[in-house]
Amino acid sequence: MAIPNIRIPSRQLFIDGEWREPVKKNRLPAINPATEEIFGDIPAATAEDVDIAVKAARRALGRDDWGSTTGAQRAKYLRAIAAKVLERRPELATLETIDNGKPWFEAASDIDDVVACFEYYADLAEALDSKKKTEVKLHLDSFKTHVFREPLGVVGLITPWNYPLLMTTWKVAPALAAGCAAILKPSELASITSLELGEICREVGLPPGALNILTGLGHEAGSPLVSHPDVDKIAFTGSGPTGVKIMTAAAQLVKPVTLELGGKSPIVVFDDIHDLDIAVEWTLFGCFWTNGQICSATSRLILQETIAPQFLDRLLEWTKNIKISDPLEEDCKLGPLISRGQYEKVLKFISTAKNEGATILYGGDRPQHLNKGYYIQPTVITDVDTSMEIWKEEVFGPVLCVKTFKTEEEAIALANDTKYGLGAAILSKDLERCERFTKAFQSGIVWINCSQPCFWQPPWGGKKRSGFGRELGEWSLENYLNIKQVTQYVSTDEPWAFYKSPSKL
Ligand SMILES: NC(=O)c1ccc[n+]([C@@H]2O[C@H](COP(=O)([O-])OP(=O)(O)OC[C@H]3O[C@@H](n4cnc5c(N)ncnc54)[C@H](O)[C@@H]3O)[C@@H](O)[C@H]2O)c1
Ligand SMILES: C[N+](C)(C)CCCC=O
Ligand code: NA
Repeated sequence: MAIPNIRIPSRQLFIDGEWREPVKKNRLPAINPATEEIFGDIPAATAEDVDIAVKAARRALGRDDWGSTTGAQRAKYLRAIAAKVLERRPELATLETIDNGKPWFEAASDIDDVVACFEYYADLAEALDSKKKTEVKLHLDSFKTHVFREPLGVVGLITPWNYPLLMTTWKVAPALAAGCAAILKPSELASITSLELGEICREVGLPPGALNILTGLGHEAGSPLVSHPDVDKIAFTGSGPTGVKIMTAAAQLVKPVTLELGGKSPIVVFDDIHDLDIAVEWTLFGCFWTNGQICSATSRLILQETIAPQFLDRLLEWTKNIKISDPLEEDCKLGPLISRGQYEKVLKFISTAKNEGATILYGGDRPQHLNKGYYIQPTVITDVDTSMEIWKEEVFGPVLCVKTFKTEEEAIALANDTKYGLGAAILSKDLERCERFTKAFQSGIVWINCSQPCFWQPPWGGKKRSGFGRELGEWSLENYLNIKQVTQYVSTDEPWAFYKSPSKL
């Protein structure tokens, strides 16, 4: 498919079903990381806009056109959104590539996931109608108890830049399916496609206030959303330090949060892999896909000593073969990092690893053929010690560090030697061993003989410092529902007889 030439839309904040200029009229530049050029701008919301949006969301919940909808009615909106996203697929993929730097074909595949996700939550919204009220059997006949699953209320959704529209969808689709009214705050580094979702909602006639989209900086737009007293919940995906700030601020109001944070996930490779090339490719994909900016990247390769030399030789051959180019080029496999800040941060991780005694086996610098853009070569680091920063900290760039092991016990200990717990992968022909590792991995996701494939039906999320709560599947719907217990006394002609009845004169 030819990559389309497109017009860059200029939008305002999406509040109460319409485009509104921010109260303070500020805008932020949108930067293309492949060229370092400003290609557009986005509105910068502040606390004043947050307050207007929260009021619009609360009104939506009180109005019949949103607050009294059935799941089946909401499903129609979700399917209409999916259809419009699909209609605009090539254009949205191009916008995402220009804004984020990921290869165009990855962006297009993310848009396919966005469509599938809206459709999937449309199905779950419909199914919710029959599960809205369920009876809980009691041991007494004099009472009847029902459990109602109702929308949680006004929810704040704060998302990162690495999968801009997809991370937005992972939150918006279930929140709307559940019947909540939402305020989305996408990352200031890649907000363009999330703003287009506003236009799509307007076109499909989503009731005003059901979804509001506030772009802007974290401390100016995100922070007031978290501490707003009329926001019932915050669902956050982003870095650990921001997660801590959000949890701390939300705690002041006893506001529930779900946190999808970072990781330093292991990939354990045994010498009994099915095929050397297949195992090498999964190892590369696990770390270098999406320009290495994946929360679940399996960025610690834990390799059985017996195959280490031949595995690493082959891995380098494959790595040299990765095409690094402008992400709009059709066969690009590695584009630039998101920003100058991220580029400098990743180079610093590499130089610290070198200073701490590790070996840069491949890469470690910007590719020589690209003198503009935030590009870094795919990098492989060996002679790594478990005390080194490169072993312990999330890089969020195309950097793979390698450690070898002799025994299964040693491999498990190395895999779990991290404060994070998002993903973990094992490559081995021995399925009983894979089973043992599945149990032993301290993570929310396990991949066997692969790394990274993600579908919308199973749950997604981590443990330890990778956060808590689950997105995707039915689990995500639960994030946006209030469980209400309703207990009725049915033996109304029988006194309760707890107090002594006063005599009737
Ligand atoms: N676990 C997952 O599913 C998952 C998915 C994607 C990204 N991530 C993680 O996200 C990180 C990269 O994303 P990022 O750089 O956009 O993260 P970030 O924490 O810098 O920003 C995430 C979002 O939080 C907002 N924000 C920043 N400060 C805030 C504050 N004080 N209050 C409220 N909101 C605030 C930002 O504007 C942005 O919208 C990585 O650590 C990565 O692992 C995790
Ligand atoms: C599963 N995906 C598509 C890699 C998205 C993961 C979100 C974290 O970066
Ligand atoms: Na950008």
